[in-house]
Amino acid sequence: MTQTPTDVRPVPEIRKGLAGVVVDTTAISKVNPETNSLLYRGYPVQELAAAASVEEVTWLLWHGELPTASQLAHFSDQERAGRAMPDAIKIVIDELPLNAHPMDVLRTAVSAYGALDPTADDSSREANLDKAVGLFALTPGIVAYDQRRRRGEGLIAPRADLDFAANFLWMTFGEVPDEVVVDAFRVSLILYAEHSFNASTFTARVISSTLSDYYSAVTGAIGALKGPLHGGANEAVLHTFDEIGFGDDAAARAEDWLARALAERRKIMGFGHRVYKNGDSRVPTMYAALLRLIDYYDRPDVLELYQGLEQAMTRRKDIKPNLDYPSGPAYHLMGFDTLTFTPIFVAARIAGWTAHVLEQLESNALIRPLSLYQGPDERHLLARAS
Ligand SMILES: CC(=O)SCCNC(=O)CCNC(=O)[C@H](O)C(C)(C)COP(=O)(O)OP(=O)(O)OC[C@H]1O[C@@H](n2cnc3c(N)ncnc32)[C@H](O)[C@@H]1OP(=O)(O)O
Ligand SMILES: O=C([O-])CC(=O)C(=O)O
Repeated sequence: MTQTPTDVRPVPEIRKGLAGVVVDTTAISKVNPETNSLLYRGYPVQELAAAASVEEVTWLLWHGELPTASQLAHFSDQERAGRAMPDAIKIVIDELPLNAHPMDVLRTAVSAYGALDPTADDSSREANLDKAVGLFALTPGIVAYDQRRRRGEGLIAPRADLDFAANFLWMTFGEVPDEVVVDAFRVSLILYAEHSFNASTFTARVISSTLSDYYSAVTGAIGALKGPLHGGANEAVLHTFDEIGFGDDAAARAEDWLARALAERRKIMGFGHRVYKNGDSRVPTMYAALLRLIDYYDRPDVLELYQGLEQAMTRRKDIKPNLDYPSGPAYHLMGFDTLTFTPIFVAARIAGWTAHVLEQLESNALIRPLSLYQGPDERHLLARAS
């Protein structure tokens, strides 16, 4: 057989999963695995988690600077005005079965909300920011209502006297918990808000790169976040804890459970990370918040299980926890259903997704990589006939 010029071309290097591939620049966040640090627009995330509100961090991610007092007041007014659930969205949610996964409900509600927006296809920066404020304001209500309806409870109206984090809890539980709980929740939302070119953010950027609309980008990102290798891991951590079981001797049972799970070649949810190989920069801050919750709810058994599995994982695989590991039990202690954990992640990550959609559109290039064909050689239908 004669060799065509293509046969002698060097085989291109393939990086499965785009691991280690730098595809673009960003000014939104810097994930630094060498120093185990994470900066949002230059600010260490730990400093923001200690002193900023979710609204301030969201503004920072979208605009590049922290808001002035009047910018924050204006943004908060807009956000508080957009919290109530439109009737049309409630009707869509009510049509969905109670056993639909909350991520599917949220994805459907966001898509429906986009279809109801007559300006959906206006992708100017101003229009996209307006849409982002609307979705950021509405999402907690969708997440809260979906959990409530599964519990046989009704929709709760938002409270304009509460900030984003406290109102989220109010709309979910019909009461505002003590400050220690609200604060742990606020910390988790800030830590979840942004993480550079992770799979869901990259999905949003791919969709935006075709000049599709903002809601399509967020709807696609929700789909990407659902998977247990990404955001779905916070839910999966609680499934693991339930399999092991809370209560006495949790550490010993965690050790046995891990030995079996690894023998079955299972991935242990809440451990490992594509970028951080020596620990997730956000875990110490979320772990500290979890410790405060464990103390507040008087649940030392949760700590024993948490530490038992982490220590066993260190001994056997030397793989460190990611943010989903402390967040899962934190949301469990707060009283959220396990299935609600990943939708909470969505409510926080809308901040980051939006910032990336805006950045992508500022200097857009269609995202379209190549592949190396390995299917059959060229063949022809005529060969079948003869
Ligand atoms: C907020 C977030 O989205 S953070 C991520 C949340 N996801 C999870 O917690 C799911 C569990 N973790 C994982 O599946 C992985 O660590 C990922 C997907 C996060 C990262 O994966 P990658 O960067 O592709 O790492 P990769 O899969 O190559 O792992 C390297 C080795 O460590 C092992 N490993 C990595 N994470 C885990 C884990 N959680 N449990 C068991 N083994 C693991 C892999 O099996 C692989 O071993 P091998 O070389 O013997 O095959
Ligand atoms: O960065 C990633 O690959 C996953 C992610 O979104 C995060 O850790 O917050």
